[in-house]
Amino acid sequence: MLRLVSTTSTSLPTDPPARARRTSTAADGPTRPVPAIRREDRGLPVLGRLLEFAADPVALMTKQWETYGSVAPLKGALGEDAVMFLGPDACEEALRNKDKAFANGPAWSRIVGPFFNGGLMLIDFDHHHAHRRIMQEAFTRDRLEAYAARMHPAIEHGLSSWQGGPGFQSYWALKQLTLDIAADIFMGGAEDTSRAEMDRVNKAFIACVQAAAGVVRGDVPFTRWGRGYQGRRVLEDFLRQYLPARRATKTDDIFSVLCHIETEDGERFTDDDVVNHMIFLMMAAHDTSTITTSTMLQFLGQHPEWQERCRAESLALGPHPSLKEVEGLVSLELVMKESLRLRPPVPVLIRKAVKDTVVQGVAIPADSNCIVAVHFSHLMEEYWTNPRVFDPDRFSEERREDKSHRYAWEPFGGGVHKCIGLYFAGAEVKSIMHQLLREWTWTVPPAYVAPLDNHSLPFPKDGQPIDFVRRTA
Ligand code: HEM
Repeated sequence: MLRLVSTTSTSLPTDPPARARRTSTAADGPTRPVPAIRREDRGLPVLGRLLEFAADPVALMTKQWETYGSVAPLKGALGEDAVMFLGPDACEEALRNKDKAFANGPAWSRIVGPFFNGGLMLIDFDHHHAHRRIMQEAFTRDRLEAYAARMHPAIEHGLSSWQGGPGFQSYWALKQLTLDIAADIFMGGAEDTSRAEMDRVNKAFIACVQAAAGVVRGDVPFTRWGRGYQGRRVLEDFLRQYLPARRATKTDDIFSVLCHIETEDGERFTDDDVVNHMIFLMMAAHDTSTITTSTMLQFLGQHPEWQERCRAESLALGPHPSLKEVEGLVSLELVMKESLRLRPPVPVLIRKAVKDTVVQGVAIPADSNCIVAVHFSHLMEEYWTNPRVFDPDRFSEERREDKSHRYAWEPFGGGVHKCIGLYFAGAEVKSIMHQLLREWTWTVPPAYVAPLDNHSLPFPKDGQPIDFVRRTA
């Protein structure tokens, strides 16, 4: 399993292998082929190195770097070959995608299935550019302020049912909380919907997310994919039912906003676009924010001095701070950045090469499956001091270790597909933490290492039990 707190796991090399230091590109000299895969790195028949990745992605990335350097061959499931990009230079080249050689759609749709079709992350080039321009309008400063103001009552309502106690299953509680917040901020509360209907929608949404890990990949009843297809139908019907009302009136939930936004040139989303973007946005926002908040909860439980420092800042504000005030919670900001460094919710990004290209002087042929190993950059000793240690101050103005390389810290990706919701995520995660710090106190044993399930986005399989007590004064 991924050992984030322990310093005993495989150490990272301080010097990249000679191969990785070459940086020639197509423009400045000859290229070399992707290194041949060694016999011992072929992994299991059929599964390749899939199980190794699921057990400990960072250990696998480290081995790849030590053996092959910044562009490493990898045997995936069903005997498929892939190329892994390691280190911020290679990640930067792939994500900046100067010659438009890497596409998202053909890569991500193979992983997440057809359940998020039409989502911003799954479309490419001109199509993506046109939709991103419209979507940008949903994430302006004014809009964010409105979402942020709406979040506090939603969070308060969600937290009102928390019982706490020893061994409190914090991850599952947070997952429910972020779903409830999404029902309000994304859907606008779906006013005519009963709790039972909302639960059905939530289940449909979870079925789509979980379908990614399905083995049988078709609309087959009683399989993950079968449930995913069914879930997508439920979500589409639900959203289409509310579309006329959202088109008719302007409110400050994302659903209504997507119905009304337009660019200066008058470009707008069609009904199909709104449905596709809504389903994808909820997916993009949900697990990522849940994982980030639960990681922060774990680290603050293990580092009481940081918990107190963050609490003091939150107590100095009222229960419903403005977006500007939330952004001014400096210690929480440092803790969030450090949590995203140590456990990025999206540890790898994937791409398909749609034409021949070059990364770090290595020729990448068209059709290659590519893996951008973001998490590895976060743990390299070349860029971070004691990278395995929780040390939020590394992001402070005096140290700014994240500035050691433009792509040393990339939990939100980079290039044209960089997360459009990063400020929204900051507001949501910090607003949840703000209320938790004001109302609760908690501890996590210093030796606790989250047993992560890495089959889709990494989450603690044990529900992350923590001792959670309501504050008295
Ligand atoms: C801590 C929370 C979050 C993390 C770590 C995160 C991470 C990421 C990453 C790594 C990507 C790039 C994917 C790629 O390049 O293939 C991405 C894209 C995206 N994210 Fe986030 N995300 C978070 C929260 C959110 C939220 C709250 C929203 C919406 C409200 C959101 C909406 C999106 C969208 C729409 C894209 C696709 C952008 C595009 O392709 O142009 N994300 N996110």
